[in-house]
Order: sequence, then structure tokens, then C-alpha cells
Amino acid sequence: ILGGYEAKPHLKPYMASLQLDGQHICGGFLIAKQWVLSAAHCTEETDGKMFQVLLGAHSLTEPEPHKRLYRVRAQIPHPGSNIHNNKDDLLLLQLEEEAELNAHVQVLPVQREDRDVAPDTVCEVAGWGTINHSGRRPDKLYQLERPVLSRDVCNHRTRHDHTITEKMMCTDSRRKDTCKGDSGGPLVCNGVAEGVVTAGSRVCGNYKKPAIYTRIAPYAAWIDGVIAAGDG
Ligand SMILES: CC(C)CC(=O)Nc1cccc(-c2cccc(CN)c2)c1
Repeated sequence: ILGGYEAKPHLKPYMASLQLDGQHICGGFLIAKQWVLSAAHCTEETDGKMFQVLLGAHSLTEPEPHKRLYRVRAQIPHPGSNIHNNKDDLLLLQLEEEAELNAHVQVLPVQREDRDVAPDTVCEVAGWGTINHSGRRPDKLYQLERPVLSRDVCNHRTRHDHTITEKMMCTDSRRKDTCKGDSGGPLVCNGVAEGVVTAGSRVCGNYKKPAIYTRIAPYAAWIDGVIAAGDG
């Protein structure tokens, strides 16, 4: 998160850190007791290894009540996701057991109505992604409020040049932006998850490259189908 600030501890009890060998790789968030939603591109550099999911955390390293690392039973990328573009950039992770819900671990409701969030709506995004242009990685969760950018502006030739589909949305990226390691985290508008951070053009803080999110509502049926099948 560039240009943001340290979140109040445990006010985002749905936040997850996807880790490999104890290192934070991507964000994610709890959408059901045994399920975390994140971004498919986060598996690009995992070399087939399974993530572990840290829930209930504010600091990545300090001991905290209710902080717990979960093993993952299954990682299910959306079938349309690929490394060449940002399409269908979603990843469902089934935890090896149901998360224990408490003050620091809670499920975040996701948007199911497929209607664009109005431009200029102020939403919030959080993550343990890099906090400066030197790539400094924070120990604590950071957050940022950002206004939604209309798809027309985001698709302008000088911005993302017509690559933003109706299953994506954008926020302004002038100085304050998402960055490496924030992928997979939720864009929360009025307490509901509307989008999932995607890396897009993998630049940060440049107003010519607005932040891109996979909208969740268009994928509600896919998510429900995977959870129903996975829960057996
Ligand atoms: C395996 C993955 C972690 C590789 C990866 O995603 N790299 C990477 C590098 C630079 C910027 C970003 C990035 C993320 C989220 C939002 C944005 C754009 N605001 C950029 C992402």
C-alpha cells in the first residue's frame, strides 16, 4: 500500500496473508469459515507449492491473540485465469479446517448484485504489500481509502487503453495506490467486498495506471459452486 497508513489493529478481521515458507506473498480475505478468496496471479511464482494462510493478524511477526496459520487443503484458480492478462484473476483457497471465528477472525460479505459501484464512491483497500518505491515491506497491516474511477476514464487510451472489462473496476492511483503484495486483498465499499486487487500493469502510484480490481459479483455463481462442491 503506497501513501496509506497503518490500519487500526484487528478492525479488518477478514484479512488474510498468503505465505510461503513464512514469507508474505499476497493478500486474501475470509469469505466463509473454510474459504479464502485471493488472486490467481499470486500462484505465478509459487513453483507448485501450497500457500499457508495467516488469519487474525495485524503484525506479520509478533505474537498476537487469535493469530493462527492455517494449512490449505485446495487452491482453485478461476479456470479463465492466465498469466498473459488480468482476466478472471481469482483464487479460492480451502483451509484444511474451518477457521475459528472470534473478535480477530471474521467473514467479509461479498457483493452478489452485479451492478457497478458508482464512480467517486470512496472504498478502502488494505494489505501487507510494499509501502514505498524502494519496495519496503511492512510488518503491520496498512490501509488506504480510494475513490472508484469510472470504467470509461480507466479505459482511456492513455490509461489502461480498453483492457478493463465489465468484470473489472478501477480506483485512482495518483500517489496513493496498491502495490506488490497487496494482490488478492479486498476492495471494501460500504462494508461489502466489491473487488479483489489484481496486479494490472504492475506499476504503483502512477496516475496513468489506475489500480485494477476483479469485480466479485460477476463470479458469485462460480464461488458458490466451488464452495458447494468442496464442502461435499
Ligand atoms: C507473484 C506475484 C506476487 C507477482 C506480482 O504480483 N508482482 C508485482 C510486482 C509489482 C507490482 C505489483 C502490483 C500488485 C498489486 C497492484 C499493483 C498496481 N497498483 C501492482 C505486483
